[in-house]
Amino acid sequence: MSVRVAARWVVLDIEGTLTATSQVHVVLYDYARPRLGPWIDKHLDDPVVAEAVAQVRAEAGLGTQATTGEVVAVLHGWMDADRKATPLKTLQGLIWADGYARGELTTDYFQDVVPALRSWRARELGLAVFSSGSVAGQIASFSNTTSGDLRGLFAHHFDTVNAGPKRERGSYAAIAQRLRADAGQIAFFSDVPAELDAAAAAGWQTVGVARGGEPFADADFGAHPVVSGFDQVELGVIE
Ligand SMILES: CSCCC(=O)C(=O)COP(=O)(O)O
Ligand SMILES: [Mg+2]
Repeated sequence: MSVRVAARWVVLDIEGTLTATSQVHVVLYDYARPRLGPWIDKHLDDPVVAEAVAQVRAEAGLGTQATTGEVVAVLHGWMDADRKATPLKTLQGLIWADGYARGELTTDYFQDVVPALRSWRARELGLAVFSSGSVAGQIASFSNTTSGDLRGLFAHHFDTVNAGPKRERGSYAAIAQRLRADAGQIAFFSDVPAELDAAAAAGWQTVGVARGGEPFADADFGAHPVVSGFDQVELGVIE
């Protein structure tokens, strides 16, 4: 069964919606894990890294003099618990951007994703991403994919820094403002019902993505229309 949506903007979650959760939790997390400590030690004079480390120390209740080893132990614990804390996402994003630039990382999408994104874009729909992954990490992840460099498909990238937490209504209101769009002209696709609830509370259209084998495949999506792939979406364009 297909779901019909008419929109000007399509905003997309990444993990569980565009890529398998394992692409993030296994491929990307495993890449970041052993590199966090060396990256922090090498880039402590980078204000972005220094600020992220300070945030980890503060959020974890470590003293201001906590060692890199203590900071990394917290970061590993957050990854194991899949806690999408902003300083973790900042540091991961820098490491992943380096990995993609070196050609050591390649993103693989669900098979229905790239054809749908290309056809929506060809019909002048605006595409944007809203992910817990940092903007730097997002852009890098689209640069080297099994379908080539897809960065040109997306007009905007949003994360927990420039928009806010994904389960809060205000983040979606902020994104709508940045897109200069009426809330009702934006369609959000995500595998996480709580994210869809927040988007709907901001007046957005929502589509749940329940893909077989993914963590939220059997979740209760309430009143949100649900698809198991983008080939079930009939997207009309609001001029
Ligand atoms: C290269 S972006 C990695 C995505 C990521 O780190 C993540 O936590 C995904 O979260 P999402 O909000 O897209 O489900
Ligand atoms: Mg997701």
